[in-house]
Amino acid sequence: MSDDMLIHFSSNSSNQSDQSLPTKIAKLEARMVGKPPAAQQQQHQHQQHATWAALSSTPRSVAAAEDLAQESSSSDSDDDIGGEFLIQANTQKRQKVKEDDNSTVFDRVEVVADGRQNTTETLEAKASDVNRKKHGRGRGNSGSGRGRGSRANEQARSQISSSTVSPSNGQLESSHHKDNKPKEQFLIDNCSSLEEEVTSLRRKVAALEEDLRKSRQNAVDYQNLCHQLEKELKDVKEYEQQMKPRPVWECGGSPATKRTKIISDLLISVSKAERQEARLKIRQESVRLGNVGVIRAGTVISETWEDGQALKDLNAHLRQLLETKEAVERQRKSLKKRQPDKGDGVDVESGVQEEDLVIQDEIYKSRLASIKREEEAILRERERYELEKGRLIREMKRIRDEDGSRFNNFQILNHRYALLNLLGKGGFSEVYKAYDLVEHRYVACKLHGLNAQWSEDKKQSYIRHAIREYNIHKTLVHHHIVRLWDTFEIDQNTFCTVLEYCSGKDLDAVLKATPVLPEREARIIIVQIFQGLIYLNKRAQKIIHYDLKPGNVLFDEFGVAKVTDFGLSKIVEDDVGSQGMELTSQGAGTIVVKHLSVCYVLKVLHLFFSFLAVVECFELSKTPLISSKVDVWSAGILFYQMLFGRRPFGHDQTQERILREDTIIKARKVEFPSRPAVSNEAKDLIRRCLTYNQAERPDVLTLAQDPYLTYSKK
Ligand SMILES: Nc1ncnc2c1ncn2[C@@H]1O[C@H](COP(=O)(O)OP(=O)(O)OP(=O)(O)O)[C@@H](O)[C@H]1O
Repeated sequence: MSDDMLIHFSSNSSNQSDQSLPTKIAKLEARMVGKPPAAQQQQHQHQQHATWAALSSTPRSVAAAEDLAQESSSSDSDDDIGGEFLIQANTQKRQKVKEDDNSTVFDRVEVVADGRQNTTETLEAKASDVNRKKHGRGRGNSGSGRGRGSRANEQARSQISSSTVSPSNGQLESSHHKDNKPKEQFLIDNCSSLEEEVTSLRRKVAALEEDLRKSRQNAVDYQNLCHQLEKELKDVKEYEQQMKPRPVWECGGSPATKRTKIISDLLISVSKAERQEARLKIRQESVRLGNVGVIRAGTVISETWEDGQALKDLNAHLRQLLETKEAVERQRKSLKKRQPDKGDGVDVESGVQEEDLVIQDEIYKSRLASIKREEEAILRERERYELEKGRLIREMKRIRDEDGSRFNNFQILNHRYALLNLLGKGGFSEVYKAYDLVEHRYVACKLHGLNAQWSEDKKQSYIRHAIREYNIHKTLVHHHIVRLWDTFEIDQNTFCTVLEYCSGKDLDAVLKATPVLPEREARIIIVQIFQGLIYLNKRAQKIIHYDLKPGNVLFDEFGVAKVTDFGLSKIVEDDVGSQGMELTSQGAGTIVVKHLSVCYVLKVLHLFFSFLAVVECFELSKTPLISSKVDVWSAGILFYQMLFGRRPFGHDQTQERILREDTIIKARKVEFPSRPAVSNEAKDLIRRCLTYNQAERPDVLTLAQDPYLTYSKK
């Protein structure tokens, strides 16, 4: 017994010892039903395979070759153990090997079809491969398996090497193939069809490459989109996190955090009650004073103001008085016609005495006088109603703005500032009353929204402008200047500045409610404004406010006036001459405006026409030189308006008319109305502030010496 056989036995016995008995029984049964002996069967199969292999496709041919090798070795084994004990097991193995190897051979044949491989060699290698596998499986990893197994391999190899592979269709062709064509012709045909196939394959490869390129491009695009969406998601999450209510006490339950929660809840309840009350009041007042109605003209729908019942009643009363007045006057006229001749003192027709006529006339006169008084009282009342109406309209606007605000939900910003009710809305910002949960004080949170539709340039310009403002403002610590406590970003398009809260009205609201202030009150306000301006001009780095107007003077609960809004302010350069620096030399004012929206430009234009209507800024022929004298001019206009209820130049004029008529350029001399009576000292101060010639106009520190501003005892 050869080594091979020994190994074979041992492997079979080890692998199949458990199955040997049923297998034997199966074989005995087969013999009993008269099946040919296994050896004959195998030989018959062998012959069939060989014939078929020569005609069939390559995978099958190779499989047949492998079968051959397999069968050779199997039959060896069977013979050696004197029967067909391993037929079933070996058939299973063979099938497995076939399955494994068919695909590999198929691949190989495809490669050969590309004309890149030597088929015969490949198949030989395959055959030996198959053998190796068989040895590996059947006999462990023995590398020494030769003998009958090897002989079978060689038989298979010779079988395969006598075959050729048709390169055109990947089939093996037997050298015994009976073909009528001459061999060369056959090769040429095959060659041309192979070329065609190669061309078509190349086309396919090119198309696939194009597809691949597109897919890669798509992948890159999707990746970018993905990054962008991830970034947006991150922003939204951050925003949400920031908006999350009350994280301070969510982190822990210490008494301090519980206290904070209670405070915040109380504040929110109070604010909610205030909101309700404000809305209720508006509803009640609008019945009395009026409401916004909608009118439709064709397709155009617009809002209009409709007076309330109180105003309607007043107007009706006025009309009625007018009618009565006209009737009385008519009576008086007819009475005059009935004046008796001077001679006898008796009206001939009616016999009325002259004295009666005089008395009658006196009655009419007296009636007319009382109508006039009544009329004046109604007019005063109507004026009061108009002011109330103005206040109502502002409050309606505030409530509408509050309802439309995205910050109206009592959010806590920066884990610290509990937003309460909206105080007002400016051109670019919303100001909320808020409570600082760390410092435990009320603050005003000014929320600056950048228009999401703005270009990046515009946003950057606005942010630069704002940062400049806050860098200036945060260094200012003075009783008459609103403190800036904090600034932080809320999201990409919004940031917040936290300001000292001023619970009183701003001067603009005060003047709307009471257009003329008593001189004493006006004086103390202008003195406080000057205190703030003096502070700005005594610092190492002097500042021009550049935007002094009633809306930028706030009052705290004790009536202390404070200057705010440093959005247009300018830092005075060190080397500036006595006449000031060029208006274009810093980013503020008109220069900043260049970068901002049209809305902002209009705002600044409005400013020029009202408070900053400084002559030097209107001198278009040369670059204006500005200094603290600009603020002096604005303060003069403010003081004038407080005392006389109107502005000295261009009051009630449209901006267009102010420009057209050169109102500001002609503003050489300030005129004072006769009423209300105002002290000469006050008028002098105004004259000094509104000195047309910039060189002659005193600056802030010079004006600060004016006795009217000092309250010093003489
Ligand atoms: N520190 C503050 N305390 C209390 N109320 C404030 C404070 N700052 C601003 N306000 C109020 O908030 C409202 C809006 O102020 P904001 O400064 O945004 O608007 P504005 O000055 O009218 O507009 P703009 O800045 O566009 O000129 C105003 O009614 C103002 O009185």
